Amino acid sequence: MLTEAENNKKKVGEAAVAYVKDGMTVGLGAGSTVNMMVETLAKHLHKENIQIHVVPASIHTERLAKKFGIPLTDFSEVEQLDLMIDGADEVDQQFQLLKGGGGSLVREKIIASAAQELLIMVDESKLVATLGRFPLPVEILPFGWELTAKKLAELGAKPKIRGGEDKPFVTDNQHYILDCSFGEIPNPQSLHNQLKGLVGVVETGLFVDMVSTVLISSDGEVSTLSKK
Ligand SMILES: O=C[C@H](O)[C@H](O)[C@H](O)COP(=O)(O)O
Repeated sequence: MLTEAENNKKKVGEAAVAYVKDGMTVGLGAGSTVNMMVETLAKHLHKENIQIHVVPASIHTERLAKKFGIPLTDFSEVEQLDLMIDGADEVDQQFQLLKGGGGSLVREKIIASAAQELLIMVDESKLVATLGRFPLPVEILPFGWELTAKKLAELGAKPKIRGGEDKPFVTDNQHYILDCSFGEIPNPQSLHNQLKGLVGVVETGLFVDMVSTVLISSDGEVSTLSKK
């Protein structure tokens, strides 16, 4: 028996796989919504007799795709993707995203930047007027992380090392993540630019002007918001 949250993830995943067509190269993000969607995608491919190739954004997503027999590819073979399907931690009214709660923001952003369309799956609770309720994940180099955290604090954040100082969480890229509460982020592009200007910052979880379509689940029903 699925919980309400799981059912919402299942339904939005079912809606997302309908965007996958024969011959596509598809990026798959990371996180619990994507995890649930991978099996649905495998069933969709089988049922519709569709052949695709997938670029996964995390080692975990890669393992899941392999488990369900979904063919993989990478940037040694493709330059452009038709579609990227991913989750998000927050979506604002301008379709700007805050991502990285699952720790895969760098690879997700690389894949999304190579995709013609980024399709985001969320439940209603992730829609916000302004980004920033969820602490912003910032991927950083482990070397000198304490100094990078101080620089982020000088920019107004309250940075916390993910996993704790004794055993920091390590990303698939062998980096650390600072979860940074900035309060409201009215101008995501400007904050992103400031953070990227700091030595030691690899990437931020702000995905600005990348999304065209957001699928939103609520009470098991899915609605679609598309950017004009
Ligand atoms: O790094 C992880 C990703 O950005 C996820 O897409 C995001 O955290 C949403 O994850 P979930 O589907 O588990 O809420």
